[in-house]
Amino acid sequence: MFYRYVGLQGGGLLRDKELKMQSLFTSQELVKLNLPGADVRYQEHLEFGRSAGEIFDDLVRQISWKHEDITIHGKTFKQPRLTAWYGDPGMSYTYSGLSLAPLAWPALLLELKRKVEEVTQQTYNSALLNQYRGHRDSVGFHADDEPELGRNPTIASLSFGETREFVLKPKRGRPGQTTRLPLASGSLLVMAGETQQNWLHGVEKLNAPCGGRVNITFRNIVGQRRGRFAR
Ligand SMILES: O=C(O)CCC(=O)C(=O)O
Ligand SMILES: [Fe+2]
Repeated sequence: MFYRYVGLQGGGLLRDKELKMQSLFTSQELVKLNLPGADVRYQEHLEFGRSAGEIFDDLVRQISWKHEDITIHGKTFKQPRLTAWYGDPGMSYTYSGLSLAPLAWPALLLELKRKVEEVTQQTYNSALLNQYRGHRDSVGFHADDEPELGRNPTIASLSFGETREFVLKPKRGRPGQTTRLPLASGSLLVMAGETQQNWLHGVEKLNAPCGGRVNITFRNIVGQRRGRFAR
């Protein structure tokens, strides 16, 4: 697989509002972002043989969406989004006091998984799906560093529907390094290497109304958990 490394002049890659000015991401191949201590790659368009809008509609209709409670520091909340967990048998996943047994893969997810496996040259045994119903839905800053993912996991993320900004923030470092990457409908983002050790990511609430978005993160469960993690 061929990867192109992109570094922008001035050392400022996709920092905050600058991002919208960049027209870097018209790419049909994975492009590596210039983030220290991270391996994050982005491809704006994957060819699925049908439109991303059609796939979005199918995902909203066909996935068994749940509005789960999570418990953080002893308090219980509804998650600000809908979720679903799919995977090979036995691939349970636990975070924020929520333990998820996987649903069996439907044809739609197998089709998307095959495509992502082809592009990233890796296989995945599970997927977490998030549906952001509108501008008030979000995911707080977190790292996907649950022990069942193992050290330095590769996580492949597909987005459909409304473009929302994926915000990357260094765990240690200056706020000026915060990077905003709008994830287009039909795009692929891959986080690998030490990304989860050194960076947090999230999708923030917005002030202005927007359409719905579905995100699918394909993952590999490799071990058993030993602790409790909040998100
Ligand atoms: O919606 C996204 O792009 C990110 C979702 C995410 O970070 C997660 O599910 O762990
Ligand atoms: Fe995540």
